[in-house]
Formats: sequence, structure tokens, C-alpha cells
Amino acid sequence: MPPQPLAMSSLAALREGYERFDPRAYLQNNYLPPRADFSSEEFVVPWKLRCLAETFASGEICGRTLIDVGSGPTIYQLLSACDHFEEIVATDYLAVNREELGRWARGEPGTFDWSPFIQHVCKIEGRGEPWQEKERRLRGRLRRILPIDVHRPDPLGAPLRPPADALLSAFCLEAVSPDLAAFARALAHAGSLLRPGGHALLLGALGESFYLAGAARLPVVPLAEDDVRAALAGAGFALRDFRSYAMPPALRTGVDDVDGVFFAHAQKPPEA
Ligand SMILES: C[S@@+](CC[C@H](N)C(=O)[O-])C[C@H]1O[C@@H](n2cnc3c(N)ncnc32)[C@H](O)[C@@H]1O
Ligand SMILES: O=S(=O)(c1ccc2c(c1)CN[C@@H](CF)C2)N1CCSCC1
Repeated sequence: MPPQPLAMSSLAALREGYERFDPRAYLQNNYLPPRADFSSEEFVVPWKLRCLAETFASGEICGRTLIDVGSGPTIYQLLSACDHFEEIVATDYLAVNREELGRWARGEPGTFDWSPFIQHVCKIEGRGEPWQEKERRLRGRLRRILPIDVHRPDPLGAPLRPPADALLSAFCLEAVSPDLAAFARALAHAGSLLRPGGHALLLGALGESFYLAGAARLPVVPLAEDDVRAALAGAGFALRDFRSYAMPPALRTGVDDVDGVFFAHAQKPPEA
């Protein structure tokens, strides 16, 4: 019997899977029709954008720096945030995603067209702002695009100085964690980037076990709503708002097996 390869750790298997992650395929799968359907407020992308717009509209969440954990190649999640923070710090584990974001931030040709998302956010924010103005503002405030690994206690490799005033993360933690304990640890690690009293906004998948991004097939830890609530409490957060969305059958396109989406707004306790 030839020597058997050592069993690869689940984290190592995940990292190997992400080496095959194709940003353009990922964008195609999730941010173009049929999933990017803006025709009804009942569809998921308008629902997600409305959760963020309504939460930022209160004006309570603002400050100098917002960090986005596991940005991937997407910027939709930053469109309402960018009006309330001087600096947006995007992060991702993969250089291909950081490069995609950098090309968009510099306005280079051939990057993904986010204008339908920007136009929709300007519409629901109701200020009559030209979408090109919102795009210009986000590009001006997206100043750092950093490598990150949420499985490290110090996800950026060094503390963020000063700590972020707010943290956002969309579809990352559950998509990079082999199990619930790893998800909870990753949340706590990400939370270490946030100042006391800072706000965390999480968007994520419920009941999802895999997703496709080109040649990559990535495992996802299937989450129930209570798993998210328990992980937030375990990481020391106070829950402020929790909403969920059931995925309509028409949006089951085979690129994943997501059952629904959650939105959580939580706050880190103030300094003792
Ligand atoms: C499903 S994508 C989410 C992308 C984007 N935030 C969105 O809303 O569509 C998950 C992202 O997590 C990143 N990632 C993979 N491993 C990671 C890790 N250990 N720490 C942080 N991010 C990681 C991937 O590169 C990928 O961009
Ligand atoms: O746009 S979504 O909110 C969305 C957006 C991104 C993702 C997923 C879903 C599910 N798989 C994730 C992999 F981690 C990435 N959406 C979820 C409901 S159905 C339409 C697509």
C-alpha cells in the first residue's frame, strides 16, 4: 500500500479551494440577473440594500473608519456606508479580489458595472443624488484594500490603529469556516478590529452548504438564525437588529444551495 497523503485539515482544504476562486464567475453568479433583479422590493438584492440604507439612515453609525471584512470583488455593501465614514477599508484573503477592487476604485475600464446597484441605492436613499456622485464618493473614500485572514486572532497581521468605528462583513465568515466553532472564532477575531462601542453589520447566508465560483466549489457552514445570534453573543456583541429573507425558488440557480439571507446589526460594549 503506497503511503497515504496525510488528511488535509479542513482549513487547508478551504484555502486550497479558494486558490481556484474566480472573481468574475462569482460576480456573474450572484450580481447579474436573475439574482440581480431590482424590479421588486421583494427580491433579495433590493432587500439587502434596503437593510443597509435604513440602518445607516438613522445617522447613529458614523465615524472615521469602516472596515469591510472579506470584501471579495464587490462594492455594493459599501454604498450606504460611504456617506457616513471618512475612510472605507476593504479587505480580502485573495490577491485576485483585492486587485479587482483596486481596478474598480481607480475607475479602470473593463471592471464590473455596479451602476444598477448604485442607482438603486440612490433611489431608496431618496435624496435625488446622481448615482455618479455616489460612485465618485465611494471611490474617493475607499483608500485601503488590505489582505486579511479571519482565522488569525490578528486578522490583518497587526492591530488596526486606530480601531475601526464600524465593521461590515457580507457572506464571508460562514463561507470561510469549516464549522460553527470556527465561524464563532472568526467573528470574534473580526470583532477585535472594532473599537469599544463600535457597530457591526453582518449580511450572510442561511442554510447554505456550498457555493460555486468558476472552478472553485467552496464549502459553507450551514447557519440557522440562532447560530448567528449565539455567535454574536459569544463574541461579546449586543444585538440591535436582526432580519432574515427566505430565498424564492426562482433564485435557486444551482450556484449554491442558500436557503435565505440574514442581516444583523450588533454593537460592541463601550469601554468599561
Ligand atoms: C462569498 S465571498 C463574499 C464576498 C462579498 N463580501 C459579497 O458580499 O459577495 C467570501 C470572501 O471571503 C474571502 N476569504 C476567503 N478566506 C478568507 C479568510 N480566511 N479570511 C477572510 N476572508 C476570506 C474570499 O476570498 C471571498 O472574497
Ligand atoms: O444576492 S444574494 O443575497 C447572495 C449574495 C452572495 C452570496 C450568496 C447570495 C449566497 N452564496 C454566498 C457564498 F458565500 C454568496 N442572494 C441571496 C438570495 S438569492 C439571490 C442571491
